[in-house]
Amino acid sequence: MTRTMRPFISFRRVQYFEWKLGIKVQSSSSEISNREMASKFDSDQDSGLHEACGVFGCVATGEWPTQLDVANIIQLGLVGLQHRGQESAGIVTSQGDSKYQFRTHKGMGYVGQIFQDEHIIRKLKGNLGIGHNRYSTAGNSELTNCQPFVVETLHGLIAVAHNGELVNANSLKQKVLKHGVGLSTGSDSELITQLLALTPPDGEPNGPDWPARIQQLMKETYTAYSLLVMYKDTIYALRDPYGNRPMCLGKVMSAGPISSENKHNSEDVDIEGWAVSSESCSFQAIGAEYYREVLPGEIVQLTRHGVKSICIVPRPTESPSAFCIFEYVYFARPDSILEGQMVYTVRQRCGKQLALEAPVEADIVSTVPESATPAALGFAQQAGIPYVEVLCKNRYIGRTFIQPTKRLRQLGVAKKFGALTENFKGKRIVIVDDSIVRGNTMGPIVRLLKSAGAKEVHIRIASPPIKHPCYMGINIPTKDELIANKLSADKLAHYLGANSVVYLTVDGLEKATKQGIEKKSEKKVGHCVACLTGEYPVKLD
Ligand SMILES: O=P(O)(O)OC[C@H]1O[C@H](OP(=O)(O)OP(=O)(O)O)[C@H](O)[C@@H]1O
Ligand SMILES: NC(=O)CC[C@H](N)C(=O)O
Ligand code: SF4
Ligand SMILES: [Mg+2]
Repeated sequence: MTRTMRPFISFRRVQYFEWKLGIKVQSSSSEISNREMASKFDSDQDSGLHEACGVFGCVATGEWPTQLDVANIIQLGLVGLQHRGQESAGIVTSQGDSKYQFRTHKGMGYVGQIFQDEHIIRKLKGNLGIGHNRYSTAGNSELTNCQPFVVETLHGLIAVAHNGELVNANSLKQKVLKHGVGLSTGSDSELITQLLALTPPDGEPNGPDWPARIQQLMKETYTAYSLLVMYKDTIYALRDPYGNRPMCLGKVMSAGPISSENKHNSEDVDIEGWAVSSESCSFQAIGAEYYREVLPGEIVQLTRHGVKSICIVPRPTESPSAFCIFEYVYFARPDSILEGQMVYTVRQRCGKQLALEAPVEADIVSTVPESATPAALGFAQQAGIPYVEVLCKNRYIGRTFIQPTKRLRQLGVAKKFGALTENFKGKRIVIVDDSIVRGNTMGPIVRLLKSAGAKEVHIRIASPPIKHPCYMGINIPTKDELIANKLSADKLAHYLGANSVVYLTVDGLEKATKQGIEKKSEKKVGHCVACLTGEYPVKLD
């Protein structure tokens, strides 16, 4: 995916915005201004939605010190999750011995850049650890807000890695401040860390009860978070009761020869460690096998003895779970398994459903590379129209901070794409994209295809119009910047110079998503579709 090619942008984006307006923004106003500034800048030249952070943890099993290269595994795991956040990354490891010291390295940029020196990984040597890739939603994109957060509690250090955004951050912030705890960043992840560090009102006569503290946190804030908490020799992995953000477990397998005899004796015999990740795609890169998903509201404990489910914290009412449907549409890597099904397959089904809902007479079906390709293939299969590539994507294009010249702006050139002219000249094209956000991508593409000889261009979007902001950890532009709030599908077709535009319906998307879910008959399995319908899974702060 070319999303992995994005440069880390937000901090520079803020600087750019300051420069553009000739102002200096105080970093103390960061929590609110970060999102606003980001969207202001984004509206100029950005496209798509922004990802949601990635967390990754690993514990070596058996006797410690381990031979397993835990720090390396976490680094590779984070590389596998790079598409979820490219602003900064960090790893915290521990030997898990009686000293319980943490080793930390964090930095701005891509995982590969931050951990490129071998001595950094050597310094991080440990038996367990957690890591994080960040795309900021609360708090500036700067080193102080990089995760994992580490704080000293009454009982020693804890490290926390967070994917999501707390819907009731303001009231939680008041609670922490009332306890006399000072916050040093605008990050809601620091807030979580400080809430966990608070000693419960009734005290803890037998030492810290971390599962109880986590359960308390989950009752105070229902969404949105998938969290890793490391304390001493243990990692706690949990998803919020609505299961808004993903998380799954993997077995780190032995690299040595696997004797079939051993395999029969015990299924755990070849396991060298346990891993936990935002997405299963990162398991393949570290020699781990997908084990299972962490359930909504579940707290899982990972130690050298294995994984153990501690409890499942229920949702407040009988409300269904609210896993982010856009993980299927765009965020997750297509080879990841979510709710028991491969993301690629769901995208294909969305394309098929779209072909049923919005058929059109055409000669070829094609994709806007890369995320839309499975949906385009699905559309082509269902419609019985050949799938042909019409665009070549420049995989090295990043966002430029230099405005194009007036001439180039007026031409509206499709900077990211080149036309595979011989594949489509004189033909009627159905061009499938997974989503339209600001509409910046599609306009230049239609112009490019038409000017290169396409007879007709019909746009089909494998998700419904995005009309509302997200408060659960995704940077969606303001309502004004979402093209679906400005133009109906027909007007959009006219504006883009296309022959037609049709979006997938919300029902169609939900149908395509639910079809492959294990236990799909269970009423409680639901999805967040708030950015499409405006109906949020919980009351917002
Ligand atoms: O309407 P817009 O605001 O222009 O955004 C929509 C586009 O952004 C995303 O693609 P992206 O450029 O992130 O690349 P990818 O498809 O290769 O992941 C998405 O897949 C759409 O193509
Ligand atoms: N995208 C995310 O999940 C961000 C996590 C957290 N809210 C932060 O800004 O650091
Ligand atoms: S509002 Fe949209 S992007 Fe945000 S969690 Fe819900 S489905 Fe996902
Ligand atoms: Mg795209």
